[in-house]
Amino acid sequence: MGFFDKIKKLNIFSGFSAIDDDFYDELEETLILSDMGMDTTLKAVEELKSRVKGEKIKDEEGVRACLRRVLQEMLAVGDQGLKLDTKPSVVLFIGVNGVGKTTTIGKLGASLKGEGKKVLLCAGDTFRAAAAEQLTVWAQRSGAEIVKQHEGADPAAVVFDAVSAAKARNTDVILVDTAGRLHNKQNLMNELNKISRVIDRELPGCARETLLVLDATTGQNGLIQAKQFREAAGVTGIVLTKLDGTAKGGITVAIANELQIPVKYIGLGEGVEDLRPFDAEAFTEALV
Ligand SMILES: Nc1nc2c(ncn2[C@@H]2O[C@H](COP(=O)(O)OP(=O)(O)OP(=O)(O)O)[C@@H](O)[C@H]2O)c(=O)[nH]1
Repeated sequence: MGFFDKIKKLNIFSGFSAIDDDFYDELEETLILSDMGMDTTLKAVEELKSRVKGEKIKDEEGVRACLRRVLQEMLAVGDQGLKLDTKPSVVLFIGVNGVGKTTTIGKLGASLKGEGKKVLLCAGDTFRAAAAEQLTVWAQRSGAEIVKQHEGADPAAVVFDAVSAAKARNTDVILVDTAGRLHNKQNLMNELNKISRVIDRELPGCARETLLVLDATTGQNGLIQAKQFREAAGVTGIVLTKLDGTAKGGITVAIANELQIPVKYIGLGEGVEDLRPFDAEAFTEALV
């Protein structure tokens, strides 16, 4: 069953009989169960109540449409597309172990290749030898090029190599895998700052995104992680992976509302086709 079918099964309006306190209580409970989190749920339900009253909405369809609008507005916190308008442009990926960074880079690389772009993968996660190997497999699969060094190399040095290669080869987009770990916030900041300095120096004014990859199945823990990352790195967008493994799509709204960072992509499986640009309208249609 696909993610959208799963969240439809949440059946948010199953207990609907009238617009009364019981209805709002049940709605609150369902939204919290969908991983929307307490703060975001209360905010959404308060807003819904006030609009239902103000707009004199009386029927179920009207309430549904109103809730969809409320959630869509909460999801609209910035540019949902990727800014890749310089040649080359750079996308950095950060996130804790196992959330799906490498897989996401592979999928996005393949999709950009499909748009006719020249893509270079940069194996900046030098902490784990297997990370570069895994990225090499994705490069072969997607037809992207790859720049890597030995295990333990300085990630900023790998980025320098990747930028030089991109300039020489007329590359459109560099996708940088990073170790991006949070063992220690200072280490992460130092690593990312060093990478940023290389990019600033070698590619002044280039379009740059920093995407934080989060595993949707970790729910509210993912949100806590995200807050720490947001403090350590200038995150421009979220990729929410493994949504195929959960019906708890409410986490998407919690992330947008609490972090004020747009969800740009969602991961719906392990295959190369399973990365989708996040579509707030389709999402709220399915949820409500
Ligand atoms: N079901 C599902 N699995 C996914 C998705 N994205 C990634 N995975 C799987 O999650 C696992 C971890 O993915 P990786 O890409 O290796 O994660 P990573 O963040 O690069 O991990 P490290 O290299 O250890 O930092 C792999 O088995 C992936 O196939 C997704 O959207 N859905």
